[in-house]
Amino acid sequence: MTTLTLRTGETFAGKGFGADVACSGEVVFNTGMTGYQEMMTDPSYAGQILVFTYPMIGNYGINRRDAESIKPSLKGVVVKKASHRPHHHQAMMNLHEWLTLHGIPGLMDVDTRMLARLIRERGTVTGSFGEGGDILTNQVAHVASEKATWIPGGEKRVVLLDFGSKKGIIRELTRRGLEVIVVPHTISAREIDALHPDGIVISNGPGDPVDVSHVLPTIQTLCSTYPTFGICLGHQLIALAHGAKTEKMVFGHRGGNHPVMDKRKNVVSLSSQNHSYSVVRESLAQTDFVETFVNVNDDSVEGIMHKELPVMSVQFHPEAAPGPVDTSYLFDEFMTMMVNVQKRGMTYA
Ligand SMILES: NC(=O)CC[C@H](N)C(=O)O
Repeated sequence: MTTLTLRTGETFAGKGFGADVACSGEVVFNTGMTGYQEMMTDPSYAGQILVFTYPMIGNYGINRRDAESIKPSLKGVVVKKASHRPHHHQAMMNLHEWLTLHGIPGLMDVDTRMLARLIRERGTVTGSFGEGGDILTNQVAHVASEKATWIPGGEKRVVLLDFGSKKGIIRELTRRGLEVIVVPHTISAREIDALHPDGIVISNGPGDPVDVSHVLPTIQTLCSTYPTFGICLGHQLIALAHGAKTEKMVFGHRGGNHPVMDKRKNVVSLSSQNHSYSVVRESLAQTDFVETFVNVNDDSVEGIMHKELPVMSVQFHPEAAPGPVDTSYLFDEFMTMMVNVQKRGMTYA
């Protein structure tokens, strides 16, 4: 018997599986029905304990293709039922084996929907299971790359400022024939200039965006020089770099069916999401940004765009992985931004 204990005192007894180690972290829940491998390898979960509300996890196993990063950076997983006998032709191992391999503990036989309801009512809390385990701080430093990586491609070159990027973002860029240079988030704007990019993408990443405030001057310079597209943490950082504010949400958005309205088109799309923070609408008033997307469920800000410069960002995940691909058109918009700037001969900056 292993027990998940929340900082607020509630306990959830279950059975340990995966690695036999203790863990502590922020307890968050994802409501997606599929895509557990992508979720567990999304670097934005670094330091968190992930609760799956879908009742059976592991039924199609772990495969070679679905990882969003090389190794998981979350602290632990909590499931209702873990499938130990996956059934899929691509399955290489089961959930228990994979968690054990990566030193991550799991807890099963927990009423994860009850746990999710509690988190929804009380707000996100930290928790732990097993004896000991530290809460991770400075999460970006644990998952962001320290060296640049060059992914050769076509004519246009994108520099991806990496705070713990998902593979899906790189895939969507290379799929459009772009050359991608992934750079550490600590790089200077001058060093990026030396790479002669056609556009900049600012990645997703874990933790509070305010924790990486040291990059804001670089982001501001990049936005005033190149077509720029920010995703999730990247969106929050673009907002902060221009004087807007972010705040922690009560329990965040994690799942594959979050409806977002594109206010420019009056069209609602379903989106993949994984975040705890959001941009404060009122704080946008003093910036040169307008709101482009809004969450249909809770009215939170889901996207912004600069009034003049080719700079846009979204809180959700247009690269999906896991989740619906309905908003992948945003990568095409980013391509158009880069083409238009070249046509105009980089008249701004
Ligand atoms: N997926 C992300 O990039 C998450 C952004 C940020 N860490 C948040 O939780 O809000």
